[in-house]
Amino acid sequence: MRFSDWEPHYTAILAYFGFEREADEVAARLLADLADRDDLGLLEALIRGREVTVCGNAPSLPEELDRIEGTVLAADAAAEVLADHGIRPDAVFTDLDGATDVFIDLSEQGTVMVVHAHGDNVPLLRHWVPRIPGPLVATTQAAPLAHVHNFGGFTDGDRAVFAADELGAARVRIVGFDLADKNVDPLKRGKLYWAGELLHLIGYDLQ
Ligand SMILES: Nc1ncnc2c1ncn2[C@@H]1O[C@H](COP(=O)(O)OP(=O)(O)OP(=O)(O)O)[C@@H](O)[C@H]1O
Ligand SMILES: Nc1nc2c(c(=O)[nH]1)N=C(CO)CN2
Repeated sequence: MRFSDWEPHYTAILAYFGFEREADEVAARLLADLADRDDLGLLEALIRGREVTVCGNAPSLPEELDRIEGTVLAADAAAEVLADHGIRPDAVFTDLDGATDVFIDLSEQGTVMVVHAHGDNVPLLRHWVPRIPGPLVATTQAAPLAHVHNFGGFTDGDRAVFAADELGAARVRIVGFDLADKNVDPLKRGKLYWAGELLHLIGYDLQ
């Protein structure tokens, strides 16, 4: 998605949550400095023309593992659920708030870390990005920079779907998403609401 098409949705999200655009921009510039490589070509090779499954981290994920096929994109802590069940995701889309040393293990095995900068994860970027040993792709929700991409999308899960679309997946299957989950705090409920809106925008209706 072109940034000019994404920007109205981004502006609405900023207003809804009271997030600061300038803080997102500062985080994106920091990530540009911290990330000394851009493995977008590798991510695209995993996705273009392929069946892709995006795994969200809803409580239902463990019961849906048999629906996974093709290239596996994990949203944040869903990566750990997959790893616990012997599935190594091909890429992890993460703003790092679910990061653990499991991410480092996966990275050592070749999983692409698609790390997202925003105004509320600067300490996490500083902590984790220098420790990631393997392939790395940097993303922002603000205006893209030379090696900091914006495929559109907001939460880790819907951003993975936007990226799969943008990078030419033949088909995208979505598992481990429960956007009506009541067992989440109000902030998370708002994020899941936006995930649903944005997925609808690009043709995925989950309920
Ligand atoms: N019921 C759900 N609970 C949590 N995540 C869900 C759910 N349904 C779908 N998801 C997707 O799974 C992703 C990863 O979930 P995780 O619990 O790791 O959230 P998170 O790191 O807090 O995510 P985010 O920071 O994007 O809100 C979410 O970003 C969301 O897109
Ligand atoms: N500024 C800001 N941006 C975000 C945030 C957040 O908490 N703050 N959370 C996201 C997905 O959870 C995505 N983007």
